[in-house]
Amino acid sequence: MPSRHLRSLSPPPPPPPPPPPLHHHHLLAPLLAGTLTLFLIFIVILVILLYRKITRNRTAPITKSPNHHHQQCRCYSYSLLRRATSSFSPSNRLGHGGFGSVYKATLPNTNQHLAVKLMDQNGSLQGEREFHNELSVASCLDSPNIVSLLGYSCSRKKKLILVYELMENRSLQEALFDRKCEELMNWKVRFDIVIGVAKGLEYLHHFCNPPVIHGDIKPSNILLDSFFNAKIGDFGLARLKIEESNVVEKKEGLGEENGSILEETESVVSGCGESGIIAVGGVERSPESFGVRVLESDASPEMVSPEVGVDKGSVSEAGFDKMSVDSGRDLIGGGKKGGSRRDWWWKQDNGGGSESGRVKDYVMEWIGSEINKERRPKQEWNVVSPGSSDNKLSTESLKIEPKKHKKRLEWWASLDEGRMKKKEKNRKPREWWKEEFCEELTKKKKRGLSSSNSGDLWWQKDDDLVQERRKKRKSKGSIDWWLDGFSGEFRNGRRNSQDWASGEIPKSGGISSTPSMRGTVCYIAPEYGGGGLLSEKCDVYSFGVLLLVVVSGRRPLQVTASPMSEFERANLISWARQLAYNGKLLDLVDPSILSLDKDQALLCITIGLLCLQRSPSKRPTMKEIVGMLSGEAEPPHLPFEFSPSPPSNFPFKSPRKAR
Ligand SMILES: Nc1ncnc2c1ncn2[C@@H]1O[C@H](COP(=O)(O)OP(=O)(O)OP(=O)(O)O)[C@@H](O)[C@H]1O
Repeated sequence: MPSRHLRSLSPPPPPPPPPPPLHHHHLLAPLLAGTLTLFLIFIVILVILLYRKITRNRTAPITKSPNHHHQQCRCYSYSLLRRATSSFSPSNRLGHGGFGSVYKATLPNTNQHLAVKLMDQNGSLQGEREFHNELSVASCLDSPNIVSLLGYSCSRKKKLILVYELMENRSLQEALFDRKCEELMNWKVRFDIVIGVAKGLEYLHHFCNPPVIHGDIKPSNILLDSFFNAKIGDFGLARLKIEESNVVEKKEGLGEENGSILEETESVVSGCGESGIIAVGGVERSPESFGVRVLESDASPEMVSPEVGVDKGSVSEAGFDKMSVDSGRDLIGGGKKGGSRRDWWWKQDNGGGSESGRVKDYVMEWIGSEINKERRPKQEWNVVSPGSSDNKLSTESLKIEPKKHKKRLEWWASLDEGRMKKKEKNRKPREWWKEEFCEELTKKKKRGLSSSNSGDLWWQKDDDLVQERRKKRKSKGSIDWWLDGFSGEFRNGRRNSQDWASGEIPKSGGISSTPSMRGTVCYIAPEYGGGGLLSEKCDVYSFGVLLLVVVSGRRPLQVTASPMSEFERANLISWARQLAYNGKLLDLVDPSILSLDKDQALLCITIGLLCLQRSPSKRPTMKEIVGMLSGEAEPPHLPFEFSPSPPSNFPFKSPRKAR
């Protein structure tokens, strides 16, 4: 009761304070903004994840070949490479090729030395194409006889860069002809180089799956390390070989014996997008999808190029096999896009117009420039001044009327003295060559001087096949005749800026009036020169030329000093064939070589001639060549067409016995 009383007396509890008035309109805006931001972040993350998933799926290999040990191919940032080469300073420049310069780079943190190839970007697709091709093929190769491609950079500014292991002694071309390295005067070093190149090609042809055809074997693509070990580099023109049954039909249709029932196919088609994405068959692909494994886990942040969008720590792997299978189907198997790309390549190989006309123009120009170049040094051309004994000698050996010869020599001398008339100054090399040289030789040929000069003027008869061909084409101009003298070696190529300067034979690439051509003049196999099928036997042919070059220490076409007295040796291949007819193969050997092993030298020349046979099927495989060079297989016999008369085998011993 009391408690009830007390309760009734106590004042009623105060009503709870009214909630503060809600200003909804103030909170709504930040709330909405927050939700929207969160939603946008969520969408962005989702898009990134989806993109990465798609990219990964796209680059996943269909099959993994156990034969391929994919090496690490890194994506370097442009700024790192710029720093490592001191802003691509000329003092770090190792050399210059048809598509750009190569620089020595030293990585700031590790002091690791690299060779960095900065591709020229003159708006030409060719350089870009070589970049992608090299990236897709070379990144999957792993052999002690192949230059390692360590990485690349493909920035927004479209600077395309390839990063290689540094080869301290640079190219065989430079070491042999420019720097004339003392080490190369030792026969053993030269023989080891030959074996190294042979093993590199054996690896490409027989141990790669699918096989790789290099397509441009020549001394400037053979690089030498600090111990003069040879490695094959520059896979810009390389092709993967894919088996295709329809190619057999095509080959039969052509009626051409090519030594292979397989057709190669280029692995990549060009087009590098803004973000380093490459367009293939209408689908954009990142550089790392071209058979490149981008392994960034141990890369420093600056090594990762932000432009290519590769996440640190992620590994994206693309199969060499997938790439080749994909490209093979695309290119060969029809489909609209594939078909058009195939056409594109076909056009690239065959050119649109008259091939022979353009090659002829080009060859004329090149020969003319070579001779122009050679006649500049005063000491050489003044030696053959009118009335001198040398002049007499040249006149006699060539049976040129002294009056005419004198006229020409005076003209040459006037050029040397800087008294070139305006008309002659403006005369193009081609015109010079045609007027002063080719026509003269053609006249000589017509007069049939070969009988009286059988030993000296061998170039008027060359070999029987050439003779046959000549008979078939009676109405040819002088350059045609001269080209025949080159037995098909001079059918394909383009000018390379460096080659022009160095006297090296021009190759596909660089400044060119014949943009569709591939390979290097004099090194390219005759069956491929006209836009035919590329097979391993094309590499074998080029290896044959390289063998003769290494043994003789001469360029395949060397127009030096007086072109008249040297002319019979100017074409190395024809000269080697001629020496074989006469049973004097050892005359080909470089006289400056020390400690010559004659048996090995004869072996090399004989293998070289085997490789240079016109029929690709008659040429040995690289496996057989390695066997012969290493002494594991029986030494070869000289091909019948080069046998001396009466035929006899050269008396070199088997390397097996020699050792
Ligand atoms: N990995 C390397 N290490 C050292 N020097 C190199 C390396 N790669 C290339 N070089 C040098 O750079 C020069 C140019 O090389 P590059 O491959 O660009 O052109 P090339 O093969 O001479 O000509 P092209 O590309 O037209 O065939 C070579 O001759 C060589 O001296």
